[in-house]
Amino acid sequence: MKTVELKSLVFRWPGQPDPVLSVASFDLEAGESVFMKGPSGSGKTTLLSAIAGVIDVPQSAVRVAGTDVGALAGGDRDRFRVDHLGIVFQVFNLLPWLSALENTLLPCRFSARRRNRSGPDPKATATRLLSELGLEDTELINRPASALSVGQQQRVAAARALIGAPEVVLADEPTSALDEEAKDTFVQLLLKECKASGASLLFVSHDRSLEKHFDRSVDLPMLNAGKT
Ligand SMILES: Nc1ncnc2c1ncn2[C@@H]1O[C@H](COP(=O)(O)OP(=O)(O)OP(=O)(O)O)[C@@H](O)[C@H]1O
Repeated sequence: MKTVELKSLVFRWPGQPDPVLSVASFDLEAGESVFMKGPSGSGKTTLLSAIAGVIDVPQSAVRVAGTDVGALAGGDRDRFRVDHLGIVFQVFNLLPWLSALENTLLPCRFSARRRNRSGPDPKATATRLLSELGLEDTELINRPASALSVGQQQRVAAARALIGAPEVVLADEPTSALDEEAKDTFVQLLLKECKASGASLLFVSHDRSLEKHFDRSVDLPMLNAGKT
């Protein structure tokens, strides 16, 4: 089953002469993990934003979990995003005054679907996810996010993306603040959790050493040129 389907997706930022995205066709299967690469400025973050419905895309160009993202109105798009997508972006967007545990539970607060898919006790699920990502200390997970290291915040952002089994997880340079060993562990945990829940993972990174962990890799400039 396809979780993401892109067809004739052309996107141009206002004021730019050329489209940054020109993708004839690209799909993600349920449970598949894809490493996306390309030089700085090639449009990787823009592509994730298109899939997440953060930017306006034409109708019929982007389908996620069977829904035409470009056909959704603003508010519906926000609801759709929290129901079906887990997002770990460069800026983690944790709420600094909430604890690591409360931040992880945010999707369950905003989405009944995510709450229902978090098991009988979402708090226990959040605690398990944090623990599997290496944050098992009770004091630490009850601390405000602002009092965590950047690497710890990255792991909270991953737990928040995974809770409630969204169909698609989008990750944009999520390992940039981690050392070599922590990077590999983080990626393997993210992959394991996505496989366990059947989520597709689209992972953007400049770090080619991580590529080997993924089912497939895609070079965005090649995809834009119609060469994959
Ligand atoms: N909000 C915006 N308004 C106008 N242009 C933008 C905007 N965001 C990105 N761009 C432009 O779109 C192009 C692609 O940017 P994008 O951030 O998607 O690239 P990237 O491949 O993710 O880069 P990096 O690897 O440096 O994060 C760049 O030329 C950038 O300047």
